Amino acid sequence: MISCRGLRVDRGSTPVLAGVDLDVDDGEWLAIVGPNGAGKTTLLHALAGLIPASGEIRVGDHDPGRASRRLMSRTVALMPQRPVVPDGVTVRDLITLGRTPHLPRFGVGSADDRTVVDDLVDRLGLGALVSRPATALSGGELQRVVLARALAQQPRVLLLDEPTSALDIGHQQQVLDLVQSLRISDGLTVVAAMHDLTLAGQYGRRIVMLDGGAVVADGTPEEVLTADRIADVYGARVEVLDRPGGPVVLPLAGGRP
Ligand SMILES: Nc1ncnc2c1ncn2[C@@H]1O[C@H](COP(=O)(O)OP(=O)(O)OP(=O)(O)O)[C@@H](O)[C@H]1O
Repeated sequence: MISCRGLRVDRGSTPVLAGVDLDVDDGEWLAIVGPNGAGKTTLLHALAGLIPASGEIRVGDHDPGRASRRLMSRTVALMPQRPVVPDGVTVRDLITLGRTPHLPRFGVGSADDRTVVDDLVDRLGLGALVSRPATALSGGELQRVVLARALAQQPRVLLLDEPTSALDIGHQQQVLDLVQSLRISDGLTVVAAMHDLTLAGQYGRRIVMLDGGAVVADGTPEEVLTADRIADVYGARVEVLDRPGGPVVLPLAGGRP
């Protein structure tokens, strides 16, 4: 579903992604991890065709740098790390914006479009919020609304940029379980940048670790999430516990004086 060879993104004279090779199968959940500034958001934006990138990039049947915005929006949906919310729109309006790539040009939404939105409102427990101004939501409420907007696009590929950073532990599981169920039922391909390494390994059965714009590890959670690698790449002290659902990464506090 996704194939990149030598994907490179420069910001000024600095390479932010320096030749990334990546393949993601149809229906796979790939977790992207790596320290701040490693290039995770840049990679997702390049896959969505939002920024210029060089190298060979295919997403679905398209080159994100050349395909039309409308075509890319029917193939790929991005849940951004920092959503921009226009003034004066309700939660329902914001989610409905996700239907735009499916509407006829200059057309209005059909009953089917409303059904898609209603279903997502229901599945994400957003019923009490639909009439609220989207600018008046808490960070976690907005994160769920923005996921609903991305899912309303009914994409083949869902790119998630820190999808649970503002969510409490219950909503983290609700949101990730919903995405998992859509992956299994509809064959959705998921690429999720995540800082929580335990969640990354529980949902992504494959993890790519970036550092300094390059892939430094690619494999199963058990292969990638070792205490030594996390110490090397993140400079973090952790203990990794082997558990049936995937490795659990526990941060260890430094010694007390
Ligand atoms: N528009 C820009 N101009 C210059 N540098 C940029 C720009 N956007 C990103 N960068 C730099 O590119 C590098 C990678 O940024 P990116 O946002 O992809 O990292 P990330 O892995 O998603 O980080 P984080 O975990 O902090 O969200 C960073 O050093 C960042 O400062």
